[in-house]
Amino acid sequence: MYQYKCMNQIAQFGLNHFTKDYKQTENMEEADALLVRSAALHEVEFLENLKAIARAGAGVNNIPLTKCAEQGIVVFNTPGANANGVKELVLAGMLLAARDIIGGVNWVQSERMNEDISKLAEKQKKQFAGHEIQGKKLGIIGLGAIGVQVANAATHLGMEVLGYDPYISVEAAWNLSRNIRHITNVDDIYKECDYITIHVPLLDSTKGMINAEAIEKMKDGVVVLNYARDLLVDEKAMVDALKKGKVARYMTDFPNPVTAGAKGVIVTPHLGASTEEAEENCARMAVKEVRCYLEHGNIQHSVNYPDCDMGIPSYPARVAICHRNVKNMLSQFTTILGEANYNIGNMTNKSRGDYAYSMFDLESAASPELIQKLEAVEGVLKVRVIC
Ligand SMILES: NC(=O)c1ccc[n+]([C@@H]2O[C@H](COP(=O)([O-])OP(=O)(O)OC[C@H]3O[C@@H](n4cnc5c(N)ncnc54)[C@H](O)[C@@H]3O)[C@@H](O)[C@H]2O)c1
Ligand SMILES: O=C(O)CC[C@@H](O)C(=O)O
Repeated sequence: MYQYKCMNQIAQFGLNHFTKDYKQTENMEEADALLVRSAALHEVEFLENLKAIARAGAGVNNIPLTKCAEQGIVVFNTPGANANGVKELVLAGMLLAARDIIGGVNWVQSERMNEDISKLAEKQKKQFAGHEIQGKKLGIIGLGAIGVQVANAATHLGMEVLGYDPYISVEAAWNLSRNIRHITNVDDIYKECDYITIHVPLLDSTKGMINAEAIEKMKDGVVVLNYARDLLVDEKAMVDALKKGKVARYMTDFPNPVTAGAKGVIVTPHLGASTEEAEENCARMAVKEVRCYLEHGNIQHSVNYPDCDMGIPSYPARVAICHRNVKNMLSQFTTILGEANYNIGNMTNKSRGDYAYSMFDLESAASPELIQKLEAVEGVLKVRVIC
């Protein structure tokens, strides 16, 4: 029996993909896996039994990835599973910025008791008028799962789209419409675009990337959209730029004391992934990843360990080892196995940055003594007997 703990509400549709061999627990000590959305896990103490954390979503800045790797806890996310939900909100954001739709709706609400509201509306509506997005230039920073979908959809709305992503994946490049102009210097986006939207992960290298200097390079009256993470933007500089009229609107999905109520800012309460479809997609993918790892030792869509797949176990035993990516680990493991008289039927070793993962299919059951010897190797972080 495996046990999992939900650190946020996770769509039941996804949880239904756990079999009867799984039980939900509230007790951290019992949990083999955690399922999480945006809950911050940086201060959470992870206990010995914990093997996996699945983020039902894309951003993993709420999870201490290195601390998890050091404890042999594999962290997963669900790439692309909520991208369409975010894309639709970004499109809504551009349309809400193009005309003062929210101002107009609020005006109607405030005049709702006025008998002459229809006549008055015809006089007043000019204050809420705006422009069309067709024919405008949209700059997209980050062409991953979301950026690509926004780019392709915007071309269908008649926008001219410029895309910047120095690390674009082959898959994303394949999915990108040929109508997108490929930009290699982000300054060209700042200089040319009427709308700029950012879709990069929050990392040390991206934190504050939209700062006063970047804003200064932008066109007067630009609309900036941030449905990625608030810390990507220096929001004090953004509010200053709104006050000066340099930026026409800042559309963001992240309310905080700087953005909430600031003039020219339209804030949604982190709604990007809050659609039934996105929540279900993310939950289902997260459950699948956890099951695959707990039941077979296979890793798919990890963000702190390498992906690794040896299929469904077909030997009497499978042993999986999370370890540091340092010299000589594999030879130490095979020596221990050989000296203990184990024949290896199949094996794999993959690395990612400072961490690595090895799996061995053995022709006889793994004894507790064998596991102790493997655990004692310097650099080993966790050893699991899968079967
Ligand atoms: N508002 C929401 O509810 C919501 C929902 C999903 C994702 N997000 C946020 O959006 C981010 C992007 O999501 P995604 O699914 O598209 O992720 P993704 O990993 O598919 O794409 C991110 C892209 O950013 C690119 N990138 C990284 N650094 C860059 C840089 N300095 N300049 C330009 N490009 C850079 C990467 O190469 C990658 O292609 C997530 O990390 C998350 O923070 C928010
Ligand atoms: O779970 C959510 O509601 C938000 C998810 C989103 O921020 C993400 O990074 O995928």
